[in-house]
Amino acid sequence: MGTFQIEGGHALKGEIQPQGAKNEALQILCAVLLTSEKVVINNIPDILDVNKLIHLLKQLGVKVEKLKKGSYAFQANDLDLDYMKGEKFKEEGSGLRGSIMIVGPMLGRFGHGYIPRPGGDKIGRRRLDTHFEGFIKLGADFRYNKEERFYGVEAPKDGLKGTYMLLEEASVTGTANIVMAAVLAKGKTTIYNAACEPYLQQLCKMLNSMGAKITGVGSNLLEIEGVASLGGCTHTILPDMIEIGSWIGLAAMTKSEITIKNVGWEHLGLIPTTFRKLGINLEKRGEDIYIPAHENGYEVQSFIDGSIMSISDAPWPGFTPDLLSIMLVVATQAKGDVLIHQKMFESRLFFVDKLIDMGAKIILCDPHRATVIGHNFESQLKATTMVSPDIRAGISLLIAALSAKGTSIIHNIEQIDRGYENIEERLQAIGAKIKRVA
Ligand SMILES: CC(=O)N[C@H]1[C@@H](OP(=O)(O)OP(=O)(O)OC[C@H]2O[C@@H](n3ccc(=O)[nH]c3=O)[C@H](O)[C@@H]2O)O[C@H](CO)[C@@H](O)[C@@H]1O
Ligand SMILES: C=C(OP(=O)(O)O)C(=O)O
Repeated sequence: MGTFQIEGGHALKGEIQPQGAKNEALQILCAVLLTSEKVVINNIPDILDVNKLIHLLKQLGVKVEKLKKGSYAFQANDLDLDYMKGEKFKEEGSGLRGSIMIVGPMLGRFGHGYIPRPGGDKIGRRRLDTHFEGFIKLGADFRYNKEERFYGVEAPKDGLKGTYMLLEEASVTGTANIVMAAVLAKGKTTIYNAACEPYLQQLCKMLNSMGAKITGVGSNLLEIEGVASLGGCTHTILPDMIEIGSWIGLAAMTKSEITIKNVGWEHLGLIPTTFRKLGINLEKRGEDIYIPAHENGYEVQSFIDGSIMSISDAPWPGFTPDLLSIMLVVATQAKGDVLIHQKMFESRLFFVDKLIDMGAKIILCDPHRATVIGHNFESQLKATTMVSPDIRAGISLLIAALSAKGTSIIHNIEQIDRGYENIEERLQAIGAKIKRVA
């Protein structure tokens, strides 16, 4: 179990470059399985989950060549299809959530695929029904091994057939999986209530550049005209909007002047607006976000009718659930009160007990809702020892520790390493006193 030691209470200053988006990378990497031709991907983040997925692709027989930092060439022209049925795939695949998106392209291209027991954050129930219902609609036969929680899908002899489907949930990985199967199905597939995060827009853009015929990209109604095969392409991953949001929160809470470089404003959706609701001042400077030092703190806005501010998640283009833990920690020092409502996940707010230990005023109303009574910097959080339960709680605790008085310890930082590249060095470069001690 890795550990960070953090000496808090220091303002940071400087520029930070966001890494490539984790959740986009996980989809894009799986899409290389759809063609026997070479695919070049740029801006791949060097993080635990992505490296585990690249390892899985290699085990499957994909040729992987590093071109330079963040750029790789992949070629899936000689795959070991039996690997997917073996023990190793079950074991290694269950180390991350992203491995569940191997099945869609394999089903589309080879007619069968398997899903290991999915990993990723333990943040509540994370059903896969949408994925399977989509595959079944395309004509696949679904098998589930209950003891081993191992799932398999098989296309009929004459291949998958395009159809109309209305998804029960706008599942992010579910939509990606179904799209990757449908691009090689016969005929037209219509997916309504499709997820439409920038991750998916990027996936569809990449697939179209490989020869797929997808329209409706960016909306919740995708139309896919199946093609017989796909070719190679070059794709560049967008900056990670969740990392960008994390750095905005970090800047505000530590009263730091930070510029986040090349953020890709047009893909940030409601993220800047939602931070502004907490009173955080951020400026668009070209493609950068400039956050001035909030010497006088930040004041929560109220709704037009004067009622208490609430921040909740919703499927895109709503506010992403992956930034709610960060909003919550930032709210602990705001002037004013905020209700944080995590609608999607049922176990993502439990980390607030650590913040309460540090002196934050939070009432956990139920597993989905927490009311935060802001300190307005009149009382600093106190350092403590904590364990990171999931990736976004982990980064939130790290932000809390950097703002707190004294030296904090955070254990289980592998959770943070899942999604944040080389975090201690990048934070040290802007003045943070953070050390990896185990
Ligand atoms: C690897 C990856 O890309 N992971 C992301 C992906 O996970 P993932 O694709 O696993 O998440 P899903 O979109 O399937 O669903 C997330 C949760 O939200 C619920 N749900 C989903 C859609 C909906 O319309 N209503 C609803 O309540 C689901 O029941 C589930 O509990 O999307 C999540 C939701 O943005 C993010 O937190 C994860 O970071
Ligand atoms: C929940 C997340 O990741 P994963 O789906 O990989 O567990 C996240 O990135 O916030």
